[in-house]
Amino acid sequence: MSHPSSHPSSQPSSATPRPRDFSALAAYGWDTAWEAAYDDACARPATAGPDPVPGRVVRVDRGQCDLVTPLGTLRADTEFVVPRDPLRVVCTGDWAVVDATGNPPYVRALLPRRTAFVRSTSSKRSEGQVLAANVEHALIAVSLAAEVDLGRIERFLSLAWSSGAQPVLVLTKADLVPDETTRSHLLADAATSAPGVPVLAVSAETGEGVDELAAAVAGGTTALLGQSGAGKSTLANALLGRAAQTVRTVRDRDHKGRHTTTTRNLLPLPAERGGGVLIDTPGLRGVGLWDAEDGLGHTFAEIEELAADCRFADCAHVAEPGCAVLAAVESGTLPERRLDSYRKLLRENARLAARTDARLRAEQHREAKQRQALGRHMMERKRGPRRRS
Ligand SMILES: Nc1nc2c(ncn2[C@@H]2O[C@H](COP(=O)(O)OP(=O)(O)OP(=O)(O)O)[C@@H](O)[C@H]2O)c(=O)[nH]1
Ligand SMILES: [Zn+2]
Repeated sequence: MSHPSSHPSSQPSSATPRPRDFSALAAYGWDTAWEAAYDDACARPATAGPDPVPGRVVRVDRGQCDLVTPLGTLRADTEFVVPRDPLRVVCTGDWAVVDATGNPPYVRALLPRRTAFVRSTSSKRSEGQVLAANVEHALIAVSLAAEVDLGRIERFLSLAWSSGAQPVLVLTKADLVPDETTRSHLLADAATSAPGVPVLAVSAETGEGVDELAAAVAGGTTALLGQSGAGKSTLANALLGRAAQTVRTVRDRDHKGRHTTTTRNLLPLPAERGGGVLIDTPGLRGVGLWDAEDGLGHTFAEIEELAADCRFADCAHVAEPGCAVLAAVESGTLPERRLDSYRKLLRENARLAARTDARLRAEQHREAKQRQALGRHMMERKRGPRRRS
């Protein structure tokens, strides 16, 4: 009676500890801080259990996700961690504690996020949807093939800043602007609209600027943002050094490249260029309106700085006396376009917030009416039906 494997109680989980080797995760952004967070999570009673492994989410499906783990890629159930709060739903880029012994394996807990791209209908008061987590660099691709829309750049920048990631502005298809003077003007305009942001001109066609871009995003996790046709897939290929994202050019009416997205949304970058991870999810690509209010302060850093010198603390920089912002426009140090764009994005955000508020008020009103109706009903039951007279 000494066959150990035939008796469950003779096989405590601690007798077969999994060798602790997480080196396979280094290419996916694992570091000592994640390791500490992982150990913390494993020690918590709510998430404690036998044989956990850390993993990074490379793709999500309904109720399931694919993770890279020291044991290879696993498909795991996410039901266990799916809470009511949509902001806590598992998303690409998340680090997780995985129970690999389960059949199927399942995600036991998510490690606290460092950054998150959240799509919300408005401010934090309403529900949002997380599109990507733990992104260090937000690569904003803007095509030089068309007229550069600085307002759009500022919008993308605000979204990027509000996620907590550092934006990197990439002017793509630089080969289409061979004229040096034109190009340096475009670069200067973009730089004026992007304080605190590296601005690079890149051509995937000639390879110009690709090494600089690789250096700018090395080591961290990078997400790709930008309009359709901006050259994101092509940039991804250039960074990956292989055709991981298949770009197919098809003839269609507007001659736009059509992409077929690979199943994995999170890919390690070549180690010889400094490594890093690339996140390219369809949801992030087609950014709509998000709550970018937190990001506006960064995007228009020089305006917020000037505003500190306005006479009135609540100065709207419209016609107030002693307005430092208007004075800067007057003297030519602040382009008027910047102030207009700032106002426009502020208004847009305020409208979104108001719409959310209206919806919340309507919900509260409905709930109050339901409570009233219930109260009346209970009262009538106590008193008996009201007599008609
Ligand atoms: N001349 C030139 N063309 C480029 C360059 N990079 C991309 N293109 C072309 O631009 C078109 C769009 O590129 P994509 O990489 O598919 O753009 P995308 O941003 O991924 O587009 P979506 O998948 O729709 O979001 C394709 O026809 C590319 O061949 C470049 O550096 N130079
Ligand atoms: Zn002012």
